[in-house]
Amino acid sequence: MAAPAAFSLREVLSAFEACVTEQREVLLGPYLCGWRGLIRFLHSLGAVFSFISKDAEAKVQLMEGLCCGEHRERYVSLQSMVRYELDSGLVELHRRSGRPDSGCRTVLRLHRALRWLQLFLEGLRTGGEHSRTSAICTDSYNASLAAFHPWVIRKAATMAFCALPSRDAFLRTMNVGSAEDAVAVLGEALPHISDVYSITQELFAQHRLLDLP
Ligand SMILES: CCCCCCCC/C=C\CCCCCCCC(=O)N[C@@H](COP(=O)(O)O)[C@H](O)/C=C/CCCCCCCCCCCCC
Repeated sequence: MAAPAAFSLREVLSAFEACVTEQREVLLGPYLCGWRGLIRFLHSLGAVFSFISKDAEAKVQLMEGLCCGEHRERYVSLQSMVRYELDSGLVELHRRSGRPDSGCRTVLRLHRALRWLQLFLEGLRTGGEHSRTSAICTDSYNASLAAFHPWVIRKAATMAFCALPSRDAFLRTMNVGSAEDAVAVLGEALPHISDVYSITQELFAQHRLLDLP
C-alpha cells in the first residue's frame, strides 16, 4: 500500500488560492482540497488531535458526498449551493430535525474554523522566534471558534494545544524549507485565505445563515 502523501503547505495554500473565481465565487472543489490537506497535517501531529480531525473529516466527507451526488451541478460553488439549498428548503434555519445536515450548515462549521486558521497562521507568521505555538493557537481559538463550542470541547481543545511543538519545529513540518521560508510562504498565502473567508462571510451574512443550528 502506498504511504500517505506528506503534508505540503504550498499545496494547501494553492488550493485556497484556486478557490476564488474572477466573479468572486468560491469553488467547492479546491476549498475541500485545501481542507483535506489541513486534515492530513493534523494527523501528522498525533493522536491527541484525532477528536478534532475526525470532526473536520466528517464535515469534509459530507460535502464531498454532495459534490459528487445526484445534484452535483448545484455544488460547484458556495454561491450555487446556497441558492439551491435555500430555494429547495434544505436548510434548517431554526432547529435540527434529524434530517441530513445541509451543505450550508456544514460549510458554516468549516468557515468558522477557517477564521481560526487565518488568525493562527497570522500569529505564527508575525510571532517571534521564541513564541509558543500553543499560546498562538489558544489565542486564535479563543478569538474565533471557542464562542461556538460547549465547555467540554473548549477544555479538550485547549488541553490538546499544549501538545503542539515549538514555533520553529512547527514551521519546519510544513515542508517548505526553513522556518523563515515557511514565514515567507505564509505571507504570500494568507491574503488568499482571508479572501475566501470574507467572501463566505458576506455570502452567509447576506442570506442570514451565520447562526445555523
Ligand atoms: C497551513 C498549515 C498549518 C496549520 C495546520 C492546521 C491544521 C488544522 C486542521 C484542521 C483544523 C480543525 C478544524 C476543526 C473543525 C471544527 C468544526 C467545529 O467547530 N465542529 C464542532 C461543531 O460541529 P457540530 O457539532 O455543530 O456539527 C464540533 O462540535 C467540534 C468537535 C471537535 C473539536 C474542534 C476543536 C477545534 C479546534 C481547532 C484548532 C485545531 C488545532 C490544530 C493544531 C494545529
